[in-house]
Amino acid sequence: MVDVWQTAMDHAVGAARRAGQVCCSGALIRCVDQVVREALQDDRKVMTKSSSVDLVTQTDQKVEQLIIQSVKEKFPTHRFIGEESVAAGESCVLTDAPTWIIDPIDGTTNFVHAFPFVAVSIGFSVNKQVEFGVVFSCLEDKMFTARRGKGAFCDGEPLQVSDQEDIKQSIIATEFGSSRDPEAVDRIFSSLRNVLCIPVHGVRGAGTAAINMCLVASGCVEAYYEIGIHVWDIAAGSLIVSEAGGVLMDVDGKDGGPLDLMSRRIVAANSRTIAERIVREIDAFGPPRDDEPLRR
Ligand SMILES: O=P([O-])([O-])O[C@@H]1[C@@H](O)[C@H](O)[C@@H](O)[C@H](O)[C@@H]1O
Ligand SMILES: [Mg+2]
Ligand SMILES: [Mg+2]
Repeated sequence: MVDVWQTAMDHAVGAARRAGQVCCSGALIRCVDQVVREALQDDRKVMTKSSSVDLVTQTDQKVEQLIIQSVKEKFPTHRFIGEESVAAGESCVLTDAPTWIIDPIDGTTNFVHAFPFVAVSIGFSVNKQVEFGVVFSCLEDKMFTARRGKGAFCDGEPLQVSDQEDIKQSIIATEFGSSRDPEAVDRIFSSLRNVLCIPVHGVRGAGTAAINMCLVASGCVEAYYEIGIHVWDIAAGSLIVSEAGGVLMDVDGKDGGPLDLMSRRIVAANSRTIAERIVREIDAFGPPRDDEPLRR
């Protein structure tokens, strides 16, 4: 029997690699070549979305269209939730239909500043359940993949989360996000202070949710949490973490509650013990959901 989702996943890996090449050539040029940098003036034009620090470039838009077009040719009935299509007014509702959830450049701020962590993230859901996830960390040239029930891999090598159960011996990844609303910033800092003072060995952030989650899956950090992310930031990474043996949760109550891809909140950890401890330390505010019609 033809394994239809495997065919889709193979297509996603190819599309992510091609998309990554577009992103990387742009990012590397930004690092190394002043002359080409000036010639690419238009391509470097940085625009903003929900706030003055929520950045988007023509490369984000171009890469998303490239992925969507290539998928449409092969899977004409499938649906899409793409970061830049949603920014342009498309709906952001997860249905039971096969749906490609795309973040064309996760880490646009890094991309704009040539901070060397940028990923293409493609998740694929059916019946609202992620079937496969592909994260291409293009400047590191690492392809992270996971298929539900079949494990997580980096360049074909199996991934396993860290076995550290003591949060005091752990590194936790998080981000500050793109809201500069003073009240939201205070809440983010108060959570960060609580986590830091547990105390943990350290707090890190790669500047991309997808790569932070791949770091959890690879056992380099014990957990990643963030409030304010979107479904396209976490769809692929969430499966990569769970297939590497990790746990995912929301930030409600004492046990976090099940991960809700649309809630804009996530804790992804190597173990339930560490995830629940983070949930207890952080301030669980709720930004407008991704599927909230009046979000924008
Ligand atoms: O906008 P973008 O670069 O695709 O994605 C961004 C991230 O992954 C970043 O780590 C996170 O803090 C932001 O909230 C944002 O979602
Ligand atoms: Mg993103
Ligand atoms: Mg993005």
